Amino acid sequence: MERIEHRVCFGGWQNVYSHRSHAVDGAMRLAVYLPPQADTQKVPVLYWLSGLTCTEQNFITKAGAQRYAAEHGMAIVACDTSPRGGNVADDSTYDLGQGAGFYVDATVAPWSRHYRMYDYVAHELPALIEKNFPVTNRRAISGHSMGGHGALTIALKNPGRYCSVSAFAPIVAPSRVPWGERALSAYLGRDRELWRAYDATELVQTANEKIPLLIDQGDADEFLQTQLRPELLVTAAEAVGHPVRLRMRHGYDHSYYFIASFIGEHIAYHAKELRNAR
Ligand SMILES: N[C@@H](CCC(=O)N[C@@H](CSC=O)C(=O)NCC(=O)O)C(=O)O
Repeated sequence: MERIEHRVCFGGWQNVYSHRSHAVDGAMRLAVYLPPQADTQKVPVLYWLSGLTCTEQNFITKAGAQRYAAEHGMAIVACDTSPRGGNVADDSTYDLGQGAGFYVDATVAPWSRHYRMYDYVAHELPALIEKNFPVTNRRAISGHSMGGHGALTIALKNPGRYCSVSAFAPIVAPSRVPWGERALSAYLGRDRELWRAYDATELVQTANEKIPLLIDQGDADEFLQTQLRPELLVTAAEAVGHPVRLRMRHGYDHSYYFIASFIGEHIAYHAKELRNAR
């Protein structure tokens, strides 16, 4: 891993690395915040997944999460949203290709060559982080929009791997909204049966671990009715007795101003769950 940024932040370190990923078969950038407590002990980790158009920079420069991570003694890992580079397939629109990996393992060419963000986040990243940093194997996962979809699906697909999961304005039913339909048909093909493996509203119906789902959603979010539709997940979860908490936040839109307003509450939630995990 090559360190390309190194800054003191709330008594800890905000670092950015470039590393070669086996999963995506190319270079990836990765932001790692280490709180001051990591100087003397191992700390748990929150994995953050960003949304469409983001890099590893959006969350670390806009959310203000480091202050709370330092308070609670938690590392935060924020990765990029897709493989990148001149040899990596792309599309001219913002919701497909580079910056829009959707946290799936693509099976259809040309995407299948590098777009393996599910494998990267669920497997490669925790192994890499736990080998190279002073962290425990207690993990939490969260994300925004496309990244909220990633956090929910990766937690639901990997029982026991995460102590807690939360999401800001997540895409909860990608099989039923335009952003998701476009990405899943490109990356996985037109057989909708195959999409179920990456759809939180489908996965929750058969999840054998009832990990509680915490969701914050702004009611002035411009994508609420068309792309996000959190009520679909709430209905599906309640039907099978899966714990879900949807908090509607009056007046908030889809931006990082919304995330910055509530990230402290999410980090406190994860810190408590990580502490209580056996
Ligand atoms: N219309 C925008 C769409 C991009 C956008 O809003 N991206 C969001 C995530 S949306 C779902 O995944 C985001 O986080 N943007 C980065 C930021 O710093 O705000 C466009 O055309 O770009």
